[in-house]
Amino acid sequence: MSARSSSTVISEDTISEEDALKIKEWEVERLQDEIAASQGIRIRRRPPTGPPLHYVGPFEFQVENEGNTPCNILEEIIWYKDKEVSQMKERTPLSALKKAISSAPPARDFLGALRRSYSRTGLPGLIAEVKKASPSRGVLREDFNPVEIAKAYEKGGAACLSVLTDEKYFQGSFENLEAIRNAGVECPLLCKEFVVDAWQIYYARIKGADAILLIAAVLPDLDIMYMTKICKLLGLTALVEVHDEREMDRVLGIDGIELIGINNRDLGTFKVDISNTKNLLEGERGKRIRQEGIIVVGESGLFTPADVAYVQEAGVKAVLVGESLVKQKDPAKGITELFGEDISCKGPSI
Ligand SMILES: O=P(O)(O)OC[C@@H](O)[C@@H](O)c1c[nH]c2ccccc12
Repeated sequence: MSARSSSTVISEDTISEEDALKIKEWEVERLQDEIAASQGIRIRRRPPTGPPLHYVGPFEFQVENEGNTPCNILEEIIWYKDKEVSQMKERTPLSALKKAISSAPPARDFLGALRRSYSRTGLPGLIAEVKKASPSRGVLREDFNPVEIAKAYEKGGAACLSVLTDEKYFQGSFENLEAIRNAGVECPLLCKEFVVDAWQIYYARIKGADAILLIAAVLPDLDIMYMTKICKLLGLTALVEVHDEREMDRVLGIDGIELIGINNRDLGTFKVDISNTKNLLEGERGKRIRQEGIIVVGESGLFTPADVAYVQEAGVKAVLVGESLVKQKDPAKGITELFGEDISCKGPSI
């Protein structure tokens, strides 16, 4: 904390318009943080800047470095993403994206593909993830060819694919998403991003996404509502990800949610526990999900047919799998091993 005394006494009329705007912005940010905190969200969207200099009157106190260190890896990722997106928005404003959207390839039916796969195989529809690295596991595959991996997944019977687009922490890219889309892969594609701004949804659509991830640990209810509406408008499926009871209850309180992912990994601590899927689907919550026809995806930490059977038993109709498949020399065979049977269209159907 630093304190500097100012020789001038700040009165209303010495505050410039620019300062007044900064003060307003700061107040709005604080209000947003308060709303998020009231919903149990611990992740702050950006590092706290402290009050603008002139806010505090004759003695200028500015908080430095207080709370300016991210509380965990998810918060670190979100703060970086916030800066990254601001820069991208400066280069390509939303108005330009809106114009480009009419020439984007039409969106494919992500939910339909999951449902069809489930009824064809009797097993959870597979969303296979094109994932080179992660902050918790490091590089998963050195010889990483996203298009080859995507084609192998499709051949092995994946219903949909998930493509990580975050560069800094997951070594993914939007080029990968575009390349997979342009290589003739027919599975609908999930853009696996850390969405903090609706701008990213338009951008993902232009790059060929059919679905996008929205993380409840990051986004307050109003943002989820607003962003799922934008997704519908653009023909994208929103996969809304939760990790605990509180997030699940918040998301179940929002109208129009069709697809919920239960992440078995805590994005703050990296701890993985597949019984999380079971716990969140028990009792009233599970009943409500069934009544409303919401499809649930079991996400992360699935390695064996027993893991898949366990989350299916808990009530999921889809699974999202990265590590255990991407590490296989032949990811198509990896799918057969993961399910304990050949789920490709050529395989024995039940
Ligand atoms: O590699 P795994 O353990 O099979 O997990 C895949 C996927 O669930 C995981 O990558 C994931 C789930 N939610 C996320 C949010 C952001 C980044 C990554 C993720």
